[in-house]
Amino acid sequence: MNKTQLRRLIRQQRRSLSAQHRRYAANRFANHTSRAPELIARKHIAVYWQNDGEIDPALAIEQWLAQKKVVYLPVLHPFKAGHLLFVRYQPGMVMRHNRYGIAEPDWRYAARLPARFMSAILVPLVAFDPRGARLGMGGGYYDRSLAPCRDSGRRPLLVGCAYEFQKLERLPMESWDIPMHMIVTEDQCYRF
Ligand SMILES: Nc1nc2c(c(=O)[nH]1)N(C=O)[C@@H](CNc1ccc(C(=O)N[C@@H](CCC(=O)O)C(=O)O)cc1)CN2
Ligand SMILES: Nc1ncnc2c1ncn2[C@@H]1O[C@H](COP(=O)(O)OP(=O)(O)OP(=O)(O)O)[C@@H](O)[C@H]1O
Repeated sequence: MNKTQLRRLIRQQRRSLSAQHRRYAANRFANHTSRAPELIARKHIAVYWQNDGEIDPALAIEQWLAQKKVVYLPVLHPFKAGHLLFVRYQPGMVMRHNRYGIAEPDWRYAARLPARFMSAILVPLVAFDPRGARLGMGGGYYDRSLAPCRDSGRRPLLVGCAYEFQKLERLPMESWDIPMHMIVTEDQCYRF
């Protein structure tokens, strides 16, 4: 199966999970992220707004806000095609839908920072493998935006987020893929 076919299959399976399993998984996911020692001292956390059946980090976001962490969401870069900016999220703020229909904060009205200024980035993914390889939606947005973090000394902690069923035996690794430090699912935290 090629990457396109693999994406289609997993995305379809992800959208068809039951509401009950989604709730269960979102709860467990929030427990893992709030307990992971690697995340406790990190203040500036980029995460994502659930889309296309992804594991929902909304509960985790609530917990971080209650702990006075600063939460950011990805926004398609207004000038640099194919790149992301991270914009500060606060509950109740006006959100807009980007060209893929994903809600994002309006970058004109909130603090915005490139990836390297985050202390941790929770990265959505379509599939992962036990080596920490990640397959995304195929736009290359995260690969491009995280590339400057790869060799920098103060790189943010990169945490992939997925349902357990998204773990595959082995994914092809491309030269531009940025390996994750951790992957969190409803079942466990994988560390690489
Ligand atoms: N929740 C969430 N937000 C995110 C991402 C993500 O994976 N999840 N992204 C991670 O990169 C960025 C958006 N990247 C995306 C890349 C492709 C498609 C997509 O649905 N492509 C369609 C066809 C493309 C089109 O309509 O032009 C498809 O594959 O069917 C969606 C988002 C930024 N925000
Ligand atoms: N650092 C980079 N600079 C320029 N192009 C890149 C970079 N990283 C990835 N790309 C391009 O992005 C495209 C998508 O890559 P790939 O199929 O690996 O996506 P993906 O892992 O699903 O991405 P993502 O989740 O980041 O959207 C590829 O065509 C690749 O050439």
